[in-house]
Amino acid sequence: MAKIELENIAHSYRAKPASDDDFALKKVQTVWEDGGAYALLGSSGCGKTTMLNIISGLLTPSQGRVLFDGKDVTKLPPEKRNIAQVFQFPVLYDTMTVFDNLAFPLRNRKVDESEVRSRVHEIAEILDLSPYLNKRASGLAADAKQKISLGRGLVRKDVAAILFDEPLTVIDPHLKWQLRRKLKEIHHQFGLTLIYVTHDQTEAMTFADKIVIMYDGALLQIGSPDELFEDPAHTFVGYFIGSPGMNLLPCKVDGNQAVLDCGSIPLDPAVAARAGQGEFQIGIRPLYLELTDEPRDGAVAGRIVSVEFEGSSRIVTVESGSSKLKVRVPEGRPIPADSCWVVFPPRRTKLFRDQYLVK
Ligand SMILES: Nc1ncnc2c1ncn2[C@@H]1O[C@H](COP(=O)(O)OP(=O)(O)OP(=O)(O)O)[C@@H](O)[C@H]1O
Repeated sequence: MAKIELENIAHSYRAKPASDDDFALKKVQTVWEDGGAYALLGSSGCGKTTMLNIISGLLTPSQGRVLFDGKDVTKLPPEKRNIAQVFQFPVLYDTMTVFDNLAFPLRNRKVDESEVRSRVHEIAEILDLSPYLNKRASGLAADAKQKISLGRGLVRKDVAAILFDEPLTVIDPHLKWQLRRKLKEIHHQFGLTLIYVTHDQTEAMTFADKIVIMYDGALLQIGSPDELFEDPAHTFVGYFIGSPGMNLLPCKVDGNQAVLDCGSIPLDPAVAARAGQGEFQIGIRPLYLELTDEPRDGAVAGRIVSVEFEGSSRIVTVESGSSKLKVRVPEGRPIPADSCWVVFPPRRTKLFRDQYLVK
């Protein structure tokens, strides 16, 4: 297993990049701890696959160094890096049996045949592939094929990390959770460094200890699901994580108050003191807003425009000034009929300056 460091990595697919916009990946500096389970999350085109391919060696970065346990591997090809990669579509030898597919990476490295046999049986058992070992890979369903791809990575004892690029895309929804659970089990059992690319936040949250949020070629934040929910470092993280995402409203800061176009609300004084200069927004999770039918100090007036049921709570949309606020109201709490007041608890109200959280 390995600790993986990206040292000032940047990548452009253009031969002569002229500006920052020409870079698919912009100055990334990060460490992936040995044995960590990471999800790389971000919308389409933000650079996730580029980053993964730089780690695996499929791509040489335009700038910077890749270090595995302190050793510079930037120029090494994938086969010299002891990395296993599982792609969106299973990469298998269709005409070979499942056994031979699993054995391939070991035989390729001239591992003794008795060791090959014992290792293949061990991995097949873990992945529930034992009944299929003598079958041809071509006849199997997509989830079994994807397990074989994974198994080909796991059979090698020297594998440093396993990289997954949206591996569940071709899997039926009802089988996805089984495979995800299997991945978690394997992570615990083997203590492998796992990096998993997805644009699905539920998948990221159930799989990873740490989620890495990418946006427009930059790495915005690394944190546990809880940290990303409670303290998003950037408005994109606030909006992208959570369903519905964080409410974000432009404001000015005046003393300890955020001045919105629908009224003023109190800020945490310690945060207000660090506001500085720039364009401000406040952000608050739908879960933390409160609705009342009576005016209150520090609350803003609004009008309820819709109520949607979501599990045991309701998502209420409130129009206030030029903004539409989403409020999550737990079961049993009353919802005002039409006009209402929206309360912003200061402890839960985040202030962003030029899109970044004021801490
Ligand atoms: N081989 C390539 N040549 C030129 N540009 C590329 C190439 N591969 C990716 N790009 C561009 O680099 C940027 C990042 O792409 P990348 O595939 O890394 O993003 P992604 O986050 O993995 O996207 P997706 O979720 O859609 O797979 C995009 O603008 C993409 O168009």
